[in-house]
Amino acid sequence: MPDAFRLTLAQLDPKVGDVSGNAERALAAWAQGKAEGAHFVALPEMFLAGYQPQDLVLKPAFVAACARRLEALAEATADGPALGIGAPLAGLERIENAYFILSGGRIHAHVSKHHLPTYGVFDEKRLYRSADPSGPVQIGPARVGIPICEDAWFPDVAETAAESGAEILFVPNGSPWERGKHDLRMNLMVSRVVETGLPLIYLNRTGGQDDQVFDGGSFALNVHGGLAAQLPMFEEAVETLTLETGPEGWACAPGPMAPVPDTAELEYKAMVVGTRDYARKTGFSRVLLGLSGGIDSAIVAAIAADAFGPENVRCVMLPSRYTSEESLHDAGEVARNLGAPLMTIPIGPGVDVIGETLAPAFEGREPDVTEENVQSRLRGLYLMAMSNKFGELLLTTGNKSEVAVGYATLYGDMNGGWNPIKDLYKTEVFDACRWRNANHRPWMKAPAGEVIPPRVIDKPPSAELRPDQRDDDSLPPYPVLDAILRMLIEGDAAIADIVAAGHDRATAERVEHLLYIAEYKRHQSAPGPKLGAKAFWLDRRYPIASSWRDREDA
Ligand SMILES: Nc1ncnc2c1ncn2[C@@H]1O[C@H](COP(=O)(O)OP(=O)(O)OC[C@H]2O[C@@H]([n+]3cccc(C(=O)O)c3)[C@H](O)[C@@H]2O)[C@@H](O)[C@H]1O
Ligand SMILES: Nc1ncnc2c1ncn2[C@@H]1O[C@H](COP(=O)(O)OP(=O)(O)OP(=O)(O)O)[C@@H](O)[C@H]1O
Ligand SMILES: NC(=O)CC[C@H](N)C(=O)O
Repeated sequence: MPDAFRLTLAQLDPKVGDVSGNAERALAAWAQGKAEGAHFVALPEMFLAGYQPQDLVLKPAFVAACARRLEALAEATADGPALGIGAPLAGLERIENAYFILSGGRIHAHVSKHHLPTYGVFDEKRLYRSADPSGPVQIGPARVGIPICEDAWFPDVAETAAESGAEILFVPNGSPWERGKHDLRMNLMVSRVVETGLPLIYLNRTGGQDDQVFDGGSFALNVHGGLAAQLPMFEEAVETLTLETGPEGWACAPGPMAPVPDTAELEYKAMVVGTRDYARKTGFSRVLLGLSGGIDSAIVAAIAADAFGPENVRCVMLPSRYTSEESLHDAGEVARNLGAPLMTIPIGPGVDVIGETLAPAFEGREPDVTEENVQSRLRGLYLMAMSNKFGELLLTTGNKSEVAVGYATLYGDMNGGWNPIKDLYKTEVFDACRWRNANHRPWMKAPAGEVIPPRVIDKPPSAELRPDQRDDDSLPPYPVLDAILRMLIEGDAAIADIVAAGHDRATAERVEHLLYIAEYKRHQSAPGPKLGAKAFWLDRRYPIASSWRDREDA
């Protein structure tokens, strides 16, 4: 009879700061693992604190609360499998990002992270001390090497564990999703397996935390890189895997094989999960938005209806004298298709009163963008009044192209607590609408079918703040704008590179200017889910007052 090592993977969603709640979730997973005969029940990186805790771990009271809970968890799990859980470890001078193995009523062992990610959304060198790579920990019948997340992105920590006798690699993670991330992780983990000749179990958390959306997607790899188990993407799961000894050491028996959807589906799900969890974790179960009949508010309404159920999404049409019949009709159709309630609040009377009130002050001045912005601001005011009165979270609807160039009114349509499409370029908004119209999944709470009418997708985008206004009066056509923005933002390209790619120099320089000048707006903008490698906020940190422009004479 070969030896067996039973490992329960708790792919769960912790809440940052909810130390007692996270401990309860860990205990419930441990009880399930115990009932399933596990030797080891494992939770992800920093699960007890919630990930990322950011500067919370610099508060001694928070770290002490984690330590107390850890002791209590050790006592509560004395009689059964070992429990693995990530938590901060108070050191002599600096804390460590640690992973604890609780067994027999005490802290049996811990390992601390060596490679501290300090790029993109991560800032771990600012928070933690880097520990030396550790040897394996004996857990039940197996010696387990434990590289923590970033530690498994380089060969050295896994190599140290293997050289000092590890038989299995177990990698607890707090790895946020972005496009292409699943393949990237899989390739890196296969490299660790090939280098060490050991099987590897990868465990990641799920759920949204501010701008970051964690996809879970945990998996098991056998030696030679064969996939033995795949847990679902963006869903919680608690699964017990069995490893058995054989001629090549431990091997994971075939486990669950959840499908890994394509990028279009993962992207839409990240927006739904990020929106749902941001609201839930900040105390909202209902949301509202201004529904204009345009494409941006339509996709936001669909995401919200899929996240909260259409009955919990208040859509508000706020027509002005420039609002077309078509927009009124299209807004109605979107709300009807989704099954969401729609109300109408005309802004005309308020705009007139504001105009009359400001008339003496503005005497001798021609109407300009000021009057356009008053309309957007009045909508923002009415929507925030609704949010206050009904306790509904206001969703703001600016796509990444608009957020990039500041094509939105401060304290107007920028009002709102969360922006589901903040990291989706306008050209990607079209794709997301078409994808949602053609696809439906059980996790979507709104109806299937063509919820966004083709006319909403096909008409030329307009802010309708003056007669016959079109976005491309003020901005380059979106395919051109997005191509230049992608080169500037995701590609960090020089103007010369953009020109070499075939774009007009003056247009490239103007877009670059708009991007830099809009930094002040982004600093006052709502958060939204990160979908790509360079989401605005933590991935890209630029000065507000800055004169840099990429010119030949700079
Ligand atoms: N560096 C800085 N730091 C802090 N504050 C700064 C600032 N520079 C200007 N400001 C302030 O910001 C003000 C200008 O910003 P803001 O009032 O927003 O106005 P502004 O950016 O001039 O105009 C808004 C633009 O967005 C367009 N828009 C509006 C609404 C919806 C849509 C859409 O299609 O979705 C498009 C609209 O057509 C117009 O082109 C200044 O008057 C000043 O008060
Ligand atoms: N008539 C309106 N009724 C309700 N909300 C509106 C109205 N006009 C604008 N808004 C709100 O302000 C946001 C900015 O809309 P605007 O029409 O100015 O530009 P947009 O970026 O093209 O958005 P959309 O594609 O949703 O129209 C809208 O997404 C919507 O939330
Ligand atoms: N928690 C971490 O160490 C995260 C960094 C890691 N490279 C990831 O994104 O997967």
